[in-house]
Amino acid sequence: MIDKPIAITCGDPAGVGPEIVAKIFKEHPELREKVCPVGPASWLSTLDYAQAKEVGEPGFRADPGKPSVEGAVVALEALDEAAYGCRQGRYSAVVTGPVSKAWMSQAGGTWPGQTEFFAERWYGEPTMAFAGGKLTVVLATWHVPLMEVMNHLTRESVERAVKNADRLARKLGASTPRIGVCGLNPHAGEGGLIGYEEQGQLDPMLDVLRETYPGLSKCEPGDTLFHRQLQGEFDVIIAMYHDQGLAPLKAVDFDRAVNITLGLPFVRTSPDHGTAFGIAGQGKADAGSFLRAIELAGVLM
Ligand SMILES: N[C@H](C(=O)O)[C@H](O)COP(=O)(O)O
Repeated sequence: MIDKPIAITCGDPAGVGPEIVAKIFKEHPELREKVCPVGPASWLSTLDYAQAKEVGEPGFRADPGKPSVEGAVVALEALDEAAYGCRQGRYSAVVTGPVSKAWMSQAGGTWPGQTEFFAERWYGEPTMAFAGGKLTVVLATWHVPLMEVMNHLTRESVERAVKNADRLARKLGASTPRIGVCGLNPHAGEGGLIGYEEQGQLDPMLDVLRETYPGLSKCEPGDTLFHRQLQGEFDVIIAMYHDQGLAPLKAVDFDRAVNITLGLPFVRTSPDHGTAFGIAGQGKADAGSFLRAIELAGVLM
């Protein structure tokens, strides 16, 4: 029995999260002493887990594939319990089940994602990252409109991305992390022909950071950098914006990748898939990413 279990939130109770967790617990009884499921009583009773935390109205019962505001409220309460429980010292980390951002907003959630929720609850500046498959990717910006990306690529945010990329790569086994950085523009600006952000702002920042992180590249063309990681040239890639990093990641690692929130006082991981309401309750959902999210939370703590 470890001191503090990892909280596992149910996610949207009408999505695939609850059935995936049930499947994992059945197939991996060794997790029993390491994790604490957080969700509605009707779900917890099916898990037969001594260590569990009930949230929501006692009579709540989800209808798989049929999301509701009541279900989104339960998902929010599970997140609240997990975040608060970490701060109280009851949980060591959190693995979150998939939620619907649209339904969460109908239930009063104001965050673009769970990453921002935990940043608010744990008072920190997060970095979004993905690992667990063939690619390891850190995002310098994520839920911001493309037109505003450059405004968010400040000295502070770029340094935060580099620092967390270095930490992640070390936790995953690299002793001197080789960090590849995508340029913002096609061909990383092509020497100024296709944009000046690399020459004018980003490369000078990276030159300073390289004194602390010797394996840090300059801005490299984003269209080939992920291929170069697959060839073994880099331990981790920093993408400048959401789709630059997540399009290649989801092309090669869709069922394996784990979403990781770095830089906060506690580790939070999540499977990198959504609620999949269309197949919820049918036993079709793949449990690989969720299981890897639980395993990675243990590695990254
Ligand atoms: N940006 C992620 C993705 O596209 O996979 C995901 O939406 C993150 O959501 P959370 O902040 O809820 O982890």
